[in-house]
Amino acid sequence: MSNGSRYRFDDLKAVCANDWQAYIQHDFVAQLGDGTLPSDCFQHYLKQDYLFLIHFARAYALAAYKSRTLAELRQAHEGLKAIVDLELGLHVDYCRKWGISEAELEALPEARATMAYTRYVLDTGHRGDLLDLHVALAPCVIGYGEIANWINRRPTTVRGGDNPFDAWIAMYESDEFQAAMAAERTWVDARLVDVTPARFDELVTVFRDATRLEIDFWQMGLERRS
Ligand SMILES: Cc1ncc(C[n+]2csc(CCO)c2C)c(N)n1
Repeated sequence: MSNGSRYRFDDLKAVCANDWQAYIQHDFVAQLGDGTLPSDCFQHYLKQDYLFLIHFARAYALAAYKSRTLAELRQAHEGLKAIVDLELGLHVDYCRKWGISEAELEALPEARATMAYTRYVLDTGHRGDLLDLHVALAPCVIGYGEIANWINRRPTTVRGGDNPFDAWIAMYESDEFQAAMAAERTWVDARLVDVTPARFDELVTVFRDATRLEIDFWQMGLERRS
């Protein structure tokens, strides 16, 4: 793209199209949609996702620290509140339904893929600005909404009581979640409008790295890797 171009979130996806597709259409996701994912793979994923969410909450706290305006501070605060007051509680309840107690969650050893991804996001936020941090978070926030929509478009997907993972899909297809995804996309779109090509290239690196780390997170679940 030439100088003076107005970049958008979709340009990040387009430049990283292969990695993005490998993330959204990962075997873990396909098997989850088909209801054929081995339950121990899903349980391993759920446990590591608890640790992921805790670090993700810290990333919103870092976004608060990196804020320059009241609007940015409020946005970070809302994200932190959503995870700490709502999503982590739901996650603990959901884990219990899968036979994973809160005590087990609290004592979990962290898998390397969890460490790599979460610390990458935090480091990117520390050394960069709020846009770097949001681009590092975008595969998570925007990707999971796309994943739910991709699952719903597949002919082999099973919904309802015959799919043990139906509640997981329902969470990410929900209007509330899709609205959060759209809001994040709008925020990133607005910030990308006036970045230079050199800055865009830096952000592409962050987006690609984070997308690859999401792929590794799925693979960790599939291989039950520690
Ligand atoms: C590895 C991994 N990546 C993304 C998500 C999805 N997710 C986690 S927090 C959040 C933002 C909403 O507050 C979203 C979409 C996940 N659960 N685990």
